[in-house]
Amino acid sequence: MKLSFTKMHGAGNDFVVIDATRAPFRPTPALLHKLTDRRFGVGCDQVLVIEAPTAPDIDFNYRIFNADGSEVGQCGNGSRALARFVRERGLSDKDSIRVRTSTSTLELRQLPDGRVRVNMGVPRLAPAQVPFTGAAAQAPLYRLELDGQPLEFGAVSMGNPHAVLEVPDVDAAPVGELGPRLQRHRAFPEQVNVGFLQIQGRDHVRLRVYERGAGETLACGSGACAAVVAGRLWDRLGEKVDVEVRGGMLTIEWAGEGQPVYMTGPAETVFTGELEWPN
Ligand SMILES: N[C@H](CCC[C@H](N)C(=O)O)C(=O)O
Repeated sequence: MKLSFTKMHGAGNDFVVIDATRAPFRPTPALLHKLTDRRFGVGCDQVLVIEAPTAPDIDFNYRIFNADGSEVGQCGNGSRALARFVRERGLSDKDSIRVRTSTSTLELRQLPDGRVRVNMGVPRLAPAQVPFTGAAAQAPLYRLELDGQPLEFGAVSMGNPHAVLEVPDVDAAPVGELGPRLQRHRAFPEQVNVGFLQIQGRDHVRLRVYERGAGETLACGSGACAAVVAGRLWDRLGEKVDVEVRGGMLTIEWAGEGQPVYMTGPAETVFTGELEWPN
């Protein structure tokens, strides 16, 4: 069979996008590997599958698969790419659409300057919602021992789990060493995305994220949201924060507990392609 796909990215976090609005797409582990592997396949951080809505107040459903094939319920950068995709393919002419994943309902708005603004929903802060089962020292700053090393971090769910560690310099942060070890720590029963946050002011931070199921990416939209939520809970950040990531800049807004987080940033189509794949 011929499988059409679109290669996209949001601030360097890259995606293979499949239009399954007219015919179901059931990705097997082998096909997901072909789509995500950067040597033996197309290559991406996540595969996004756009589906027809399953509820009257929803425009599209969408499924998210990490590079390791795991299916998850949130992808901030991917949501912006989805908004661009449906517009470019004429699947919707609305400026604002509502989409549903397995864990979240999101509102995506096309802005006149070409960026996309996403209502990422209300962050979930209780440890059980992250989920995080470690000894919660004093929320919103948690502690655990990792190979004898005491770690302090914030823990936030944006519909997917995030741990946020403050570091003095993201460029020198032990992302490759500490990221995978914390990602798989037993205190995170669903594993965790690990953010390394450098606070430069109340309205500007730098962030690197070691993502669950993908490793370090050039940007993590839900990770940027989680980092600003954690920073605000530590009373270190204002309501509107520019988050500098390796692939570009995201703007995150959060008015405080019980309020939704808004993320604004770019989305680009790189190319479309076709893949021959046995039925
Ligand atoms: N690795 C994440 C999914 C992708 C999130 C990220 N690409 C974003 O933009 O939010 C997880 O396993 O929860």
